[in-house]
Amino acid sequence: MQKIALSSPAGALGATVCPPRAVVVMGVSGSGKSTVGEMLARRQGWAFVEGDAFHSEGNHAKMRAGIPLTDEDRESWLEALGCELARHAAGGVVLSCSALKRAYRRRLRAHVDGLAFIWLEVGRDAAHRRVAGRGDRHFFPATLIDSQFATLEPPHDEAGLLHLDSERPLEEILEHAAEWLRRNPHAHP
Ligand SMILES: Nc1ncnc2c1ncn2[C@@H]1O[C@H](COP(=O)(O)OP(=O)(O)OP(=O)(O)O)[C@@H](O)[C@H]1O
Ligand SMILES: O=C(O)[C@H](O)[C@@H](O)[C@H](O)[C@H](O)CO
Repeated sequence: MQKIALSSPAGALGATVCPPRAVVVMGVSGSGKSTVGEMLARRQGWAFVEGDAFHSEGNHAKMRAGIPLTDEDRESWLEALGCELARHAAGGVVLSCSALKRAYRRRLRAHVDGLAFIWLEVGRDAAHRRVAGRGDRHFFPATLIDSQFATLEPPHDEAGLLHLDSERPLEEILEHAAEWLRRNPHAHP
């Protein structure tokens, strides 16, 4: 596993802490990960990695059929995403990834020190409305929304986290995210 450090340890040799250059936009389906992630990457001039593009054909088929993924289904997917983060981190990268469980986030963090997470929290009704509104344009069915909420372990007390209300206007979300990345308020390991 390739692991790279993004930040200098605070205080070491009097070095200043660099802003994180790798961030995961996380949340349940319909929270706006892809939309916000892509726009944020463009704004930062960073690479954008669409997590859904790394699901196996088997995972896609399961979701399309309305069957929730298991921990096992997500294992190699998360590993591939961790490698993508590490590959792009030097130049800056935004990844859109549900990252629903604490263990999944730990797995991604293992690839990049100081990895930041932006959690887009969305209400169940809004998630349903948004996903149903995408219709056949997207493989993920609205019937899976409840399982996404059942699986989500909210990252409240985790390091390097920005928690945003996904039902605010996109421009406001982007503004907050960019400002947070600039200030780097969280403690790096
Ligand atoms: N802040 C927002 N305000 C209004 N609509 C939004 C907002 N964020 C996202 N949307 C809309 O919600 C829908 C779902 O967004 P998006 O596909 O980015 O979510 P997602 O979390 O990536 O979902 P999935 O994981 O299922 O791919 C899209 O139609 C998008 O335009
Ligand atoms: O962990 C998961 O269950 C999956 O990543 C889902 O979140 C979907 O891929 C996504 O929501 C559809 O775009």
